[in-house]
Amino acid sequence: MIEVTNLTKHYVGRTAVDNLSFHVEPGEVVGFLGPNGAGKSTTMRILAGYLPPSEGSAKVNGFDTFKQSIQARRSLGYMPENAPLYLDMRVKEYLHFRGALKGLAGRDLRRRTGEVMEACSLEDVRRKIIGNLSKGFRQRVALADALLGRPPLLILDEPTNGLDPNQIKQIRELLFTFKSRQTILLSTHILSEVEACCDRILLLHHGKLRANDTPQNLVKRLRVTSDVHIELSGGKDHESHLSQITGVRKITADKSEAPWHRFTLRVEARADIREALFDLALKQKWQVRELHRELPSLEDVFTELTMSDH
Ligand SMILES: Nc1ncnc2c1ncn2[C@@H]1O[C@H](COP(=O)(O)OP(=O)(O)OP(=O)(O)O)[C@@H](O)[C@H]1O
Repeated sequence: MIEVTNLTKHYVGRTAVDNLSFHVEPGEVVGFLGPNGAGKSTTMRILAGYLPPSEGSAKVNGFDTFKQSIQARRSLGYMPENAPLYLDMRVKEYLHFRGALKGLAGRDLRRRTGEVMEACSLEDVRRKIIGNLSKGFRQRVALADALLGRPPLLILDEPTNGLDPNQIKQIRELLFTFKSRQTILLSTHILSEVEACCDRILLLHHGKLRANDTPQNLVKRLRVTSDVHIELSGGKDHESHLSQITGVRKITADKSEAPWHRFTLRVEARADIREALFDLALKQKWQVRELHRELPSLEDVFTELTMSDH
């Protein structure tokens, strides 16, 4: 559905996308991640036909987004960052107007406008002026616009940007209803959104692809350490006993209420020391009221892959 090959985009004095190659298969929901300025919006704009590449190519549904721009654009619905809308138009009027621009007409245009308003829960506000809507509703109007032409591919650039937690949840639930029906490329800074919705992650840094895998595999492959928390009472010299366990790199004493002691043990990535900890507690006659391991999260993956400058 998307084929990006050696794509490069130079702006004056800056390379925003640097020799980028990736594929998105039909039906996949792919999260496009990266720190600010990584080149996500630039790549999405090239895919949506808004910008020409400097080098390389991008194809959507088999059509080159620059050389066969009209056919490529018919295959996708694009929701740009901070979705620009005509604020003095009413919701239904706007969608009608946009549908006509996308080549819909007559009964089909009316039916499709109704369908996208229903899909995006806009029926109650269909007569409202867009400029008077909350940001969450405006994002839904932009999403409805992207859906109008029944495109097989949706390209969504930070669809939940600037929304409050309830609105984010609503948009996420909406996207979830599109899953399995639609191919989606979604850029976002909200990692829980990616974990909830995406089959695969493309992680961009300085315009280059840093990772291309499922969220689960990325977390598994991560080289960072994990933390084990234990809260215990009784005995003494806890830290020196704990440091004897194989795989423990660092011990931190956390705040706790007497007579309890709380420690965080940083351990090597693949080591699971929980059984050894349990055995130690039995041997030392410690009472234990908490013991749990905290695995690396997608946030740790993001940090590890994007903190360096290379
Ligand atoms: N029209 C432009 N002219 C010059 N430089 C630009 C232009 N658009 C983007 N850039 C620069 O290109 C780089 C990539 O920007 P881009 O907007 O693609 O990143 P992004 O990953 O989408 O970031 P964000 O998460 O902040 O939206 C940035 O350094 C940005 O300043």
